[in-house]
This record gives sequence, C-alpha cells and structure tokens, in this order.
Amino acid sequence: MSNYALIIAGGSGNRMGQDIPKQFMHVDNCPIIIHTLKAFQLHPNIDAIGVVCLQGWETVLQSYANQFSIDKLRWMFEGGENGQRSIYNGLVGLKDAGCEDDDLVLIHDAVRPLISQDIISSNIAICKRYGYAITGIKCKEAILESEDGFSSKVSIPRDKLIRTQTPQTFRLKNILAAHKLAAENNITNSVASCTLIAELGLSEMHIVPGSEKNIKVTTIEDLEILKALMHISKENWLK
Ligand SMILES: C[C@](O)(CO)[C@H](O)COP(=O)(O)O
Repeated sequence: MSNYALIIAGGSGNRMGQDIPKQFMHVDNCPIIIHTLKAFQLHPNIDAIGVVCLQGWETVLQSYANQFSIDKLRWMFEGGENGQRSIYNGLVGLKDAGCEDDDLVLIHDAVRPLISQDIISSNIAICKRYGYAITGIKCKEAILESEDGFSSKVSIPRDKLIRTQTPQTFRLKNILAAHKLAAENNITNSVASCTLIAELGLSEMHIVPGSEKNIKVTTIEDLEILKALMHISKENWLK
C-alpha cells in the first residue's frame, strides 16, 4: 500500500488580486507551491506526488520542480472549474495511473506551505486506522452568523466547531466513490473533501490536530503572515 500526496493548485487566485496565481508567487526566493512540495518530498512515508495544476502552468511547475529537486513529483493533472472538480480530476488521474484502491491519498492545498512533518505523519496514521483523516483546529474566536457580512443577530457556540485545514486523507476508492455519488446527487461545488463527505452523510471523519501555522495563503494579508512565520522560525517550520 502506498501513500500519495495530491496537491491542489488548479485555482487562479482571484482573491489575491495579483497577476501571478498565488501558488506561484515567491516567498523566501522560492514559489509557494515549491515550499509545499518540499514538505511532502521530505516526508519518508510519501511515495509520490501528483499536482492538479492550473492550465498553462505545467511547464513552469516542472521546471521549478527540477530546479528544487522535487523528484517525487510524478503526475500533473488538469485543473477544473472549481476545487471539487480539480480534486476529482486528480483522483481519476491517480486511478488511471495505476494507483490501487486502498492506497492513501493526502489531498492538500498548494497554498498551505507550512504543513509540518508531524501533521503529514498523523494524517497517514489516522487514515490507516479509521479510514478518514481531516486536519482541523478548534475554534478560539466567538462566531456570529451573518446574511450580509455587515450585521448579525445570531451567535454559534464555538465549542463544537472545528476549522478544517488540509491534508484531508482518504483511501483512493472511498474518496473517488464519494465524488461519483456527489455527481449523481448534483453536488458540484462543495468547498472541501470533508464537506463533500458530510453533505453526502457518508462516514464519520476523524480529526487530526492541525496548527495555526498551517496557514492557507488566500489574501495579501496571509502572504504577510506567511513571510513573518517563515522568518520567525525557519529551522522549525518543517518539524
Ligand atoms: C480545503 C480547505 O483548505 C479547508 O479549510 C478550504 O476549504 C479550501 O478553500 P479554497 O476555497 O479552495 O481556498
């Protein structure tokens, strides 16, 4: 049985408002996606990596992978019109490439470059044990629900809330079956693999403790936080 990382880099990064897609922006002299790939390259239990790549950026990615010695990068798959479709393309690609039903797939956002070795290890261990592993952290803030983003009368108790991150890890056969079932049920734009499983009511998902440092770079502010985190503890971020 093998463990594969499936890195989702199909988005164009509109929320960042830059010319270059955010996953290809440089931080510390290296594209964000390469920082992410380095973490999986370094992990001894990751056998190979597939990237769902934004169309037109495949050659750029391959040349960066060569430059930074990411030799576990084995496949590139075509990005879709949204995250759900991109993940589906990647899963079908892995299956077509000969990956086995029981192989583990760690689905991870390309723009979460500070993923730690421990979180990758825990995803593999928890998925092997329970079948589903979702990285998440407890909610520390008070939560209000708002229809318009400006006003609210409703608070949601935070005690039971989990903020999900990636990796989200599954056996290939289970997550592929979930995507096929979603298509039959007209679920086409679920925001994450875990929300897809939840919407379908398929299975209990076990939560792997994540980290505030496992930041998702979505906005310019996130980019500033990423740069600060990298400079604070360069030696420690891959631990
Ligand atoms: C998968 C995810 O990172 C979980 O927190 C998040 O849902 C991804 O969202 P995006 O809209 O694809 O950036």
